[in-house]
Amino acid sequence: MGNVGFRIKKDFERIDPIIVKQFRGIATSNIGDVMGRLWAMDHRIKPVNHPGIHLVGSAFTVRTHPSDNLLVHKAMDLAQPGDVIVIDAFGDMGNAILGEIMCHYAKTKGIAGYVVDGPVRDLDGIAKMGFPVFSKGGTPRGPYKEGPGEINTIISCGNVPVEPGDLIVGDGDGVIVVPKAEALEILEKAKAVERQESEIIQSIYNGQWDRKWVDDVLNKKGCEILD
Ligand SMILES: O=C([O-])CC(=O)C(=O)O
Ligand SMILES: [Mg+2]
Repeated sequence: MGNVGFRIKKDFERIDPIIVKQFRGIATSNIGDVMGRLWAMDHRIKPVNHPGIHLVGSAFTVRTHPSDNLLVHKAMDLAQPGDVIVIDAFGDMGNAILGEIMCHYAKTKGIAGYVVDGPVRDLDGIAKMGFPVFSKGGTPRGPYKEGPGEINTIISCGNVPVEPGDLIVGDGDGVIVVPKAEALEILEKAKAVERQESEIIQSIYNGQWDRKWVDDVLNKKGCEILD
């Protein structure tokens, strides 16, 4: 891998699909909370189609020149079913990095979805597809197809580092990255948070939610409470 800035690594190690599958349905907020609240992408990267969409898969990374998608077209041919194509376009909003044709092709290949640090286009067409696309927004201005770029090197997407094979989870809140070496540990912790949160919600409706901790913190911090 000598040609820094214009190079392709075809494959990488993926997380066990049994672990990946178990992240489906777990809220990104709960996953983020068990990782120090530090692994969520920039809030502007949001689902462009429908807010109920849930994206889970292994990161297939692309770094591209902000106005170009040659390497994204190559990524679609190399990615495996279940991969999420995660694209570092430097957050630049000048040119769309992909559009509906690329979504139809990715869908037929079993690719799980796209995450783009930049804009996409053909939003109306993509909205009808039910194929998960997360981006910073849309523009009709199209991409060039010249390069340069890199496939499957470490990238930054929405201010978070992403390595090929890291776990990507996306929902209405945005996108979270789970480092692949810690995926099983994070899964167990996030499941525990899901259980705790549903217990809290149940206790609210039972009238039994213990609110004592609020006053405990206020007292500890020295807050003055006036009548
Ligand atoms: O021109 C492109 O490469 C992107 C695009 O609009 C599409 O995929 O429909
Ligand atoms: Mg198009």
